[in-house]
Amino acid sequence: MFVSIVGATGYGGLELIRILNNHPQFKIKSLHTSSQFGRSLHEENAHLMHMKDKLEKIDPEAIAKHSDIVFLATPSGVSSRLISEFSDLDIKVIDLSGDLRLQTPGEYEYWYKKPAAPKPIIEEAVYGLSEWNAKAIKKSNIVANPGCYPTASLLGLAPLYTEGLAGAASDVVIDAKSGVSGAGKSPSAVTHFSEMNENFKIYKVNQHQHIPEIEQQLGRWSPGMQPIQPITFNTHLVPMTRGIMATMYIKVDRQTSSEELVDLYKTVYEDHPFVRVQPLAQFPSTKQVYGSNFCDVGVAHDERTGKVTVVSVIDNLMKGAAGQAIQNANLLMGLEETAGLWNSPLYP
Ligand SMILES: NC(=O)C1=CN([C@@H]2O[C@H](COP(=O)(O)OP(=O)(O)OC[C@H]3O[C@@H](n4cnc5c(N)ncnc54)[C@H](OP(=O)(O)O)[C@@H]3O)[C@@H](O)[C@H]2O)C=CC1
Ligand SMILES: CC(=O)N[C@@H](CCC(=O)OP(=O)(O)O)C(=O)O
Repeated sequence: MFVSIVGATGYGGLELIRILNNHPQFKIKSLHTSSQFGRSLHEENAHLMHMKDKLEKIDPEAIAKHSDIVFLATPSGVSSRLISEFSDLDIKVIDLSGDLRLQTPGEYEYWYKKPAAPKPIIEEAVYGLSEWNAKAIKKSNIVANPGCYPTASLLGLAPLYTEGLAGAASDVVIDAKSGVSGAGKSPSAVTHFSEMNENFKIYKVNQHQHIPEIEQQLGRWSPGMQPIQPITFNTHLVPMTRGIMATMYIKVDRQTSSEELVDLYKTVYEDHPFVRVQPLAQFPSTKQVYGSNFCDVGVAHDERTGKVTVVSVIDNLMKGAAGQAIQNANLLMGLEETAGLWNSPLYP
């Protein structure tokens, strides 16, 4: 099966290439750029010196003729324009940006400050949280790959909602931290070395574009699919390259215990190999998932406050972007969900 990547020169695109180079079924057919066509991929990417591929222009018709799947690893605002050109063609699309995730165009325009994609395409796109939406993903033509922070947060919170411990009225606080590769390849005043090194920054306070994405999915899990009470969600930059940790606090609707919660999480995720639930009183760190598609989750109940603490970690470029995109591609094409992704994390 053949695949193409638009935005192949960015961090998400390069991570797709890394996975695809070891995938048993998918072969890279073409790599596309908006600014570097004709150049070789390795010219600016010495780690791919062994690859001979040339970067090509973005020509949706040509891509659809030779590939089964196209990954759009492009910034938000780009996919919303490109998607119309691909949607009438015979090719499956997996979009890594936020452009197709929010079901209400007005909400996208409010949070992303850009024009939304056409409504029929947004309605057709399936939210690609692989563990929770596999049935719909398998039948879809367009997958909206979840954001990095929503992936960590939602996989951590899901069992509380689906098992009835939390619902539309629950008060949720998510304190999230990310490595700098989450901001993409372009250098900026916020992310360059002397700003980031030995520093810890909060950013987009109460304004992060992932707030509506998390609320939308929690609403789908709450009884009667009611809109949920607004969440508190804040993000921090940490001086490391990869990794996200979401630490979440939620008051649950009934008496429980840490033992019960760990058992419940283990049961919910027992058939989902990429979600690993920590034993009682153990909590994950980002390094234990580095370079892998795992999401590791620890959970505890605080008897004093009645609140549950959930800690969820992922590699933002893997489970938070390219890894989950390949997991969704596997589902789309009827392959083993883990194909090409069953590598252990890089350690130490
Ligand atoms: N980094 C992360 O951890 C995560 C990223 N995402 C999302 O994935 C997408 C890609 O992110 P990331 O790889 O980090 O970003 P980068 O900035 O590293 O790369 C984006 C790529 O898009 C291409 N591009 C830029 N403008 C255009 C355009 N007008 N038309 C076509 N292509 C264009 C660029 O390549 P060129 O100039 O060669 O065309 C660039 O290499 C984004 O939407 C991001 O929000 C989602 C989850 C996690
Ligand atoms: C560290 C960092 O800057 N991270 C980015 C996440 C980018 C991303 O994943 O954006 P979309 O999901 O909206 O495509 C941010 O917080 O905006």
